[in-house]
Parts: sequence; C-alpha cells; structure tokens
Amino acid sequence: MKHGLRIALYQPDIAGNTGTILRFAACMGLGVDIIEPAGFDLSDRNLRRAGMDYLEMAALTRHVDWASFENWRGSEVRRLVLLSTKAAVPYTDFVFDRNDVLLFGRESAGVPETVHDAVDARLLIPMQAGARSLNVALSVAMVAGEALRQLG
Ligand SMILES: C[S@@+](CC[C@H](N)C(=O)[O-])C[C@H]1O[C@@H](n2cnc3c(N)ncnc32)[C@H](O)[C@@H]1O
Repeated sequence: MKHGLRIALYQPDIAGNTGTILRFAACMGLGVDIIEPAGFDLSDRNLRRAGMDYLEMAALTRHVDWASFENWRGSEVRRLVLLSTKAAVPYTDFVFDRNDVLLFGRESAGVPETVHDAVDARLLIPMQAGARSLNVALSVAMVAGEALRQLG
C-alpha cells in the first residue's frame, strides 16, 4: 500500500545510508526526496550495494537545492517534520499526519539553522546520556515505523 508520508534527506553524504533508506522506503511504500547537493551520485557503488534492486522500485524525487524543495512542498501543502538531536519533543509524543514529510539531516552536520527554523515541527529520538546521535538510516526506520504504526 502506498502512503502519502515521505522521507526527505538533506544533502546526504554517505551513499550506503541513502541506499539503505531507499530500500526501506521501497519496501514500506514511502516516497523519498533527496535535497541536493549529495556527497555522491546515483551510480555510486555503495549506494547500489545497499539499495540493490530495490532502487528500481524506489519512488525517488531529487531537488536541486533547498529552495526548490521548499517550492515543491509549498505546492503540495505538506508539513515538514525535522528529526534533530537538538529537538525537545520525543517522536513518540507526536501525532503524525499521512502527508507529513519527515526530514533527516546530513550525516556529518545535520541541517543548518535556516532549515531548523523553517520546519513545522522538530522531534527527538531520546538516547542515553552522552550518546551523540544515531545512524541516519536507523533514525528513518524508527520514526517512519512509528508514523506508519499511527497511520495504520
Ligand atoms: C548522524 S546524524 C547527524 C549528526 C550531526 N553531527 C548533528 O549534529 O546533527 C544524521 C541525522 O540523523 C537524525 N538523527 C540521528 N540521531 C537522532 C536523534 N537521536 N534524534 C533525532 N534525530 C536523529 C537527524 O536527522 C540527523 O540530522
């Protein structure tokens, strides 16, 4: 079953993570938005290895930059929900909508302040004290899993 729920990756820089996320999204029927520039191209060996033949099934949209992603989102009227280690609201306390776009930051640097300030909601995956962050693909699986559980 296809969902309106989407996963957006802000300037991803590790090809294997994006391949893993594209495979997950294809299996769950979720669309993926990549906000460029990415640190690799779609022919990258590690992306192909992690995504396997699921890459052909993936509903991927590439946006040349943040501004064009925001133009597209404005035309679709969807909330943008950022996952950030700096957020305060646990993702399990949030009520997801079937048209939400779940935004995940770059592996090396998260998202810039301008993006942090532009979103509709910011959510945290609570971790043990002293832990810095989760792998982005695992974050996607946890949060999209909760959103799908809520949306049925
Ligand atoms: C490896 S983390 C980025 C770490 C980066 N140094 C930073 O300070 O944001 C990649 C992305 O995974 C998501 N993420 C990882 N752990 C998270 C957590 N505990 N809560 C919310 N999002 C998380 C965020 O979207 C983050 O931008």
